[in-house]
Amino acid sequence: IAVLCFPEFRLAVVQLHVTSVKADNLSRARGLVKEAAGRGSQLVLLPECFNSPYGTGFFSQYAERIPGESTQLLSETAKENQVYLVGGSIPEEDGGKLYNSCTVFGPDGELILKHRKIHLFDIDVPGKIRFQESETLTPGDRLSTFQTPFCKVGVGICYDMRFAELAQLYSRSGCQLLVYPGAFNMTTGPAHWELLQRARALDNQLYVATASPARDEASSYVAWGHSSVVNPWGEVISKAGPEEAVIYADVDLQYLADIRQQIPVTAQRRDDLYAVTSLPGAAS
Ligand SMILES: O=C(O)CCC(=O)C(=O)O
Repeated sequence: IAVLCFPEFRLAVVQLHVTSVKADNLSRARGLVKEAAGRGSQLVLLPECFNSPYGTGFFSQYAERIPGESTQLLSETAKENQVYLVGGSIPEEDGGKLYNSCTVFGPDGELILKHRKIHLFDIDVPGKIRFQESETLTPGDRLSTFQTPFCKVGVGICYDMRFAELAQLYSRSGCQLLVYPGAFNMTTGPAHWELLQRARALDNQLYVATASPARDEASSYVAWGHSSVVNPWGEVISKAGPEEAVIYADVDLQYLADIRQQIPVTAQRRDDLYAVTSLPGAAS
């Protein structure tokens, strides 16, 4: 029996310019995914809150059930272009509660995963930024991974990236790529956005990809932009500026295996001294 092996595949990140017009966000997302697929991408990533402006005042107005208008479009777009589509996130309404939810569709258009952001973005940096997602959102309670013919992928949304344990659990479950749709801001963006991605990639010796909305100085929440892909050596191999763009990276799983062999921290971990474990009910 021939064993199919895909040591390399192309990833695209769509840094969409998100506006207050949902239909416009959806149609431009569709067009940019098509562009990415046309350039050979097999997995495409959209930003956090790609169908709605980001802000607690917008979530209920733009929220949808899943399935709904936006996820129907994602399903069709994945199928039309024969790609794995990580649909950024949308405000989801379910049972009277709101979630920040990422859906993933396969090349056949089937929904293969829904990740509800598990760490809500509640911070207060005096004089800079106060944001309380928990004023309107409910956190998810499950870890989220999915399989592709290329590799296993772990999913987090934005603030989820600050939690090293989540990335470590994904890595230990066999993920070789972590994707984080995110919308950092003009305070934490320059300080932490790239550092966190490189940290998660280096800690776990895997690829990390992030997708931000493009920066819009006129919006109430100004996203940092700079969607990126980082390799298992901790290097940024692809990075957008602040404006709308599609960026590309070739994920090389042989390179990942080489790094893990050269610096074998995984095998050197002292499991007899410490452990990071998920608890019953948390697994995807
Ligand atoms: O962690 C941060 O600094 C930003 C997080 C964020 O914007 C989010 O979770 O949506």
